[in-house]
Amino acid sequence: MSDRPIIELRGVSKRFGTVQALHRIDTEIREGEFFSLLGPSGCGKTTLLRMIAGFEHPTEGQIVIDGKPMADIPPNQRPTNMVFQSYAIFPHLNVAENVGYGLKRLRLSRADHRAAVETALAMVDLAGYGRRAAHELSGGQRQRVALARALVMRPKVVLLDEPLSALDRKLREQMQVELRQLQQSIGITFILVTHDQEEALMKRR
Ligand SMILES: Nc1ncnc2c1ncn2[C@@H]1O[C@H](COP(=O)(O)OP(=O)(O)OP(=O)(O)O)[C@@H](O)[C@H]1O
Repeated sequence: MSDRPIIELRGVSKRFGTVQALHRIDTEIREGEFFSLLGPSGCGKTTLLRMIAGFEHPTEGQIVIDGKPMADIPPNQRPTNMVFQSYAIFPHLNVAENVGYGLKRLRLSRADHRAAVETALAMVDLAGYGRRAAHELSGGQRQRVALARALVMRPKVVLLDEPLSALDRKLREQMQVELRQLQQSIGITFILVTHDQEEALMKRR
């Protein structure tokens, strides 16, 4: 982990009508950090994550990503990528098609596209699974496909909104460790939203 901030929140507030979802948040998230947003339901975790993703805009304050104000970064150049709460993988596509889905808009050559998908699958320990149908995967494998789909875009920051909530307890505990190990080996900043204290505090192994 470096000392360089990759995300800076400067006095960030968000109001939805009369609801003050967030009030003057100031924090820095460093490059390579595993940053957990922990808190009870309704405290504004998802709202903050969605603002870092650029899906929502602060009512007040500023978000700086990799030294640039968010407002100055065109949406298709944001160095963030989100892994959604549900698996959000397409059951009618195979693993490689799922992982390569977002890449299509970059119009890479066939060889580059294939190589990028293979690299992302290898990062999540699913090398060789490209031709598997998505519905043939276990819960943990689906979760890793969802992560590979974010990683294939080579983001500087991966945003995870309760990524493990759909898994049963045993698998969730196993994936908590796996996620941490993956983040360590890949070295990209992860920002994770959770209401589970254990998940937020998961130890390095
Ligand atoms: N689009 C919206 N319009 C109006 N109010 C909203 C909107 N999105 C969120 N809120 C309100 O903002 C507050 C924070 O919501 P948010 O979803 O960020 O909480 P959370 O901490 O992620 O909760 P949970 O753990 O239940 O997902 C809540 O009071 C919520 O009702």
